[in-house]
Amino acid sequence: MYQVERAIFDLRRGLPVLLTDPAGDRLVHPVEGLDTEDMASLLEVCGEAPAMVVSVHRMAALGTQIEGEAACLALGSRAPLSLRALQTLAFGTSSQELALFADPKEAGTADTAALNLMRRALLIPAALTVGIRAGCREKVDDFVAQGRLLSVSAQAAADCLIQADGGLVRISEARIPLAEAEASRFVLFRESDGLREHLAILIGDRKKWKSAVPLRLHSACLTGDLFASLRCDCGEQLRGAVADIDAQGGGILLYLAQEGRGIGLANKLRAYALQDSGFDTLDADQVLGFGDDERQYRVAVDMLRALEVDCVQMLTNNPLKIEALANGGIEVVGRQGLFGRVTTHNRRYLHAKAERAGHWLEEAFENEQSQQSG
Ligand SMILES: Nc1nc2c(ncn2[C@@H]2O[C@H](COP(=O)(O)OP(=O)(O)OP(=O)(O)O)[C@@H](O)[C@H]2O)c(=O)[nH]1
Ligand SMILES: [Zn+2]
Repeated sequence: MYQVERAIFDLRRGLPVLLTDPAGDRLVHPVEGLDTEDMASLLEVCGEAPAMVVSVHRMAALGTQIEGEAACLALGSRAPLSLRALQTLAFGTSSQELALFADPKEAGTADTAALNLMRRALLIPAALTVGIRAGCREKVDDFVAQGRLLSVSAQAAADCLIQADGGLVRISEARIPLAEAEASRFVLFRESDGLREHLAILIGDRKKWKSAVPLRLHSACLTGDLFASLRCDCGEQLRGAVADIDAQGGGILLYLAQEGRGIGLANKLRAYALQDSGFDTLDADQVLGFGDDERQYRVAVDMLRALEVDCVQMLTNNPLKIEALANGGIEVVGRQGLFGRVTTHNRRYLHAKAERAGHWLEEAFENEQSQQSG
């Protein structure tokens, strides 16, 4: 996986990567950060029609349902390409470009690889990809030999999401007294590829924990957790969970590096901007090419195993979290809801979670009504 990790860094820096594949090597560049110069150099080596890889979610936002995870769009067959057209196709809110510029075809291994690399790199999941013209092969190989271009096996890159959260390493720990739970200990875990770190906050005296350990899985939300953003309920849930766990005699809060339901902070801010123009929280993510919820909870299961916990009582309103732990072999014996305040800024977000993602939030809205009438 070493080359894959390096590829992720190159892509995040706005550099292209060569994906090697028996079906034909492809040069790949994220659409995010692409400029006219990058585009011209890629098209110069291009042997056949260039293509763009987008996700099934982006295709749905463009009004086309497809099977599988990725779609390969053959570009430029009907009209000349422009950077603006590529960007509109990748993350714009008008779907006209699809009809103008692109013919969808089935995605191959290199296409899936390109898409998975973008997602793991927390970039918008859309990439410009080109096959290499015979006359340019030598130049591309020279670039690889000189270390100016990174070459990665498409198969290894395609697998980067599956392997991403295996092999957690317990790195360091310390006692951190918290305002809501003085006897707290932070344990930091790092994913084996070094890209993400997650925290387990152990609250209270472990010897006194109930046999079904009170557990909160909390996905990072910088805006809510740290700055008390009113757009969501995360900050209040976080502090409320620490206090609740402490009041129940102790337990665990796993603070997971899954900002923005797994799409990353940069994309969450983009999604917020889209919400301000009328999209709800799920549709905004779809415009950017993401699914309703991109989080994977294997990392949480691995942390619980490392902490020797296999039976829990969860603090959550999210049915997916319970399902994911149960599928990972953790016994979930009960659930307790956890609510922040409903505000004018977060009401629409909470409604979308309840109505479209099946979160149990009735009590939050009951509290809102009683506060209003009281
Ligand atoms: N993409 C996106 N992410 C958001 C938005 N608002 C909040 N988030 C993220 O959603 C996640 C919320 O995580 P959690 O607090 O674990 O909440 P949850 O999935 O609602 O589940 P419970 O709180 O356990 O009921 C965090 O990663 C936030 O950064 C939004 O509008 N768009
Ligand atoms: Zn939040």
